[in-house]
This record gives sequence, structure tokens and C-alpha cells, in this order.
Amino acid sequence: MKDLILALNPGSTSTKVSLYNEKTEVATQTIRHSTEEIGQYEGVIDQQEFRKQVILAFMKDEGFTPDDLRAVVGRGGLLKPIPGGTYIVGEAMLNDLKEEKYNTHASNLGAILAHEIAVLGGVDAYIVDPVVVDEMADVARISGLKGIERRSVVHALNQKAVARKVLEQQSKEYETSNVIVAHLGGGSSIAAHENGKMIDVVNGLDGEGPFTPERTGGLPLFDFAKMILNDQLNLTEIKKRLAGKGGVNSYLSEIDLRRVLERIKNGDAEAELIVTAMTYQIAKAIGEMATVLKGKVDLIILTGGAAYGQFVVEHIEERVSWIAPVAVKPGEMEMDALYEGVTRVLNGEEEARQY
Ligand SMILES: Nc1ncnc2c1ncn2[C@@H]1O[C@H](COP(=O)(O)OP(=O)(O)OP(=O)(O)O)[C@@H](O)[C@H]1O
Ligand SMILES: CCCC(=O)O
Repeated sequence: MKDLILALNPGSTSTKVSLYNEKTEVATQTIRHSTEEIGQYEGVIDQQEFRKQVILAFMKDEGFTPDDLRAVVGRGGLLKPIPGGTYIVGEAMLNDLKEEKYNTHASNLGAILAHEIAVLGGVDAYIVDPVVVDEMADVARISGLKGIERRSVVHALNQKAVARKVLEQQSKEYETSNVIVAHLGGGSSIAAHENGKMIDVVNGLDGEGPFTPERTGGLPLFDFAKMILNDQLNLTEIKKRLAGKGGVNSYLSEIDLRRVLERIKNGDAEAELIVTAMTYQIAKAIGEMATVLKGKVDLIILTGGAAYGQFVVEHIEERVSWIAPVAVKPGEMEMDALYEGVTRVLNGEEEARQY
């Protein structure tokens, strides 16, 4: 039939898969991968074949094959800095991802898996608004140490989709509004969107900003340098300590915020202090982005899985609601945003960009 769009969103512990026909979602599933399943593989790229088979099995269960596809779209990963939009997947992009040229991240598999399945169906593969969308002002790139430049790594796909949706509900346009979006997930990113451009971002992946359920965010540099020397850490171990074993996990041995919030309800004072500190740091980062927008902020939006947590939302609101009204859009809109991005190209409303 060739009228289906397959959208793929690989996360660290899951692969989200959705099938759309012209207007609606036909089937969707979040396929969870156990620690044992994922643990068999050395790195993210090594999981390619395993995840491909999981996606094909999902399609088969739903009664479809790659021959039914019109296009495949994946969440875009760590590439060179590029403008937002829908990109056709090609060799240069695949090479950079397979070499992990710009670091490792589960979303690096998005383009790779989209390509693998598109080939089976004889169609094109795309990515939309990858995590490296770069709209940063030049002044924001200066780190404070020559030789190190700040870069834009952000939940661009969800941040932009959520901002558009919430503003639309308020009869406002993304392109003419100033908003601060805080995506609060396993990792977090916070960005200042000025008239439709993310002019500065708090890049949690590279160790900036608030700590998260599993990442440290920014640390006192000198003390961390001493820890590296004392514990004789190599780069892989450093990365693990910063992302995975950092943040809430390092204090409470738990990355699932739902369980931590349950502990707080049951009177765990340490858990309460740690999550309060996380919300305190998130609020500080939102305040920082307010100065980027010179105080002209129409809206603050909290999104991502952690925005489901009432404790989290209330503690952030308490500190930032003087800046601008706060809207809460928990979870993410990434699958629909992938579908909409590729549809704009297939309908000729937008041209596919080349990497
Ligand atoms: N109902 C809930 N209440 C509180 N926290 C929640 C709830 N649902 C999910 N979370 C927390 O949100 C976090 C995960 O968020 P999310 O699902 O957005 O992240 P992710 O998909 O792992 O990746 P990313 O970091 O890219 O967003 C986890 O710590 C999880 O416990
Ligand atoms: C989505 C941006 C990268 C990250 O923080 O995980």
C-alpha cells in the first residue's frame, strides 16, 4: 500500500515506535528493554541489529511489513551543529553517528534504524529537529576557557513541539513569542526561545545546569578534577559518573523519580532534601534563561517525564512564577513531532535539508 509513516525514537532503556497513516496514528508502542538485554552490548551503536529486529517484530504483530511504508523518520542524535528542520538521512550523517564523532547518545540510533528499515521498504529515511539543533547567539558560545566552546545540545524536537502547542492553545505564535522551556527527563535541557529560535540552552549532556535523576549537571570543577585524579578515572568512567551514576542516583541509588517521590510521601527526609535541591537548581537555570531574554518572558513551560511529579512542579513554580506564567505539559510530544516534520516534506510544504 505504501501509505504508512514509521516513526522511531530510541531512548536509553526503550524504543518508542509509532505507525501513522495519512492523518492518524495506526499503532504505537513503547518497547522497554531490560538492563540485561541492553547490558549485552558494549555501546549504543552495537544495539542496532537488536533494536531493528524489535521494530520489525512490532510491525509484524500489527500486520505490516516494510513494503507498506512511505517513509521512515527517526529522532536525530548527536551530529555536527545544524539548523532545525527535517533532514534526509545520508551517508555523511550515518558515518558521523556510527563513529560517534560528536559523542554517544541513544538517539544516535534514530537515523541508523530509520535508514535500515527504509532500505527494506525501498523508501527514504529522515530525522527531524535533532538534539544538536543550533540557534545559539554567538555570545552564548563563549565558555570562559579558550579551546572549549559551549554547544547546543537540547531536547529540540520536544521543546519546539510543546512550545508551539501550548502557545497555540493561548492564541499565540511560537515565532513571535519569548518562552523558556525546561525539559525534565532522565536528562534535562532548558532553553531560551526568542521569536522561534533557541538563542541559549542549558546543555545538561555536557555537564551544565541542574542535576537530574541520573546526571550531575554542573559541578565544582576543582573538586571534580581532584576526584578524577584520586580515583584514577578514565574517560569512560568519567562519563558514567557524570551521566548514569550522577544526580539523584548518586545520593539515593534510584533513577525513577516516581519511587523517590513515594519515599518522600513516606517521610524520607533525605529524599526530600535531594529532590528539593534538584528543583532549586532547575529554577536557577530557568532564572538564568530569563536574563538571556532580558526579562521579556511570555511563558515558562515545564515538560518531560519529571513534570508529571506534583512535588517537582510545585517546588519549581514557587521560585519562578514571578518571572512569567508557568504552563505544565508533562511527558513528550516527540512521536507526533517526528510524523509532522516528515509529512511537511512529503506534502511539499517544506524542503528536506541535506546534512
Ligand atoms: N508520573 C511521574 N511522576 C514523577 N516522575 C515521573 C513520572 N513519570 C515519569 N517520571 C520520571 O521522569 C523521568 C524520565 O523522564 P522521561 O521519560 O522524559 O525521560 P527519558 O525518556 O528517559 O529521556 P529524556 O531524558 O530524553 O527525556 C524518570 O526519572 C521518571 O521516574
Ligand atoms: C536531548 C539532549 C541530550 C540529552 O540531554 O540527553
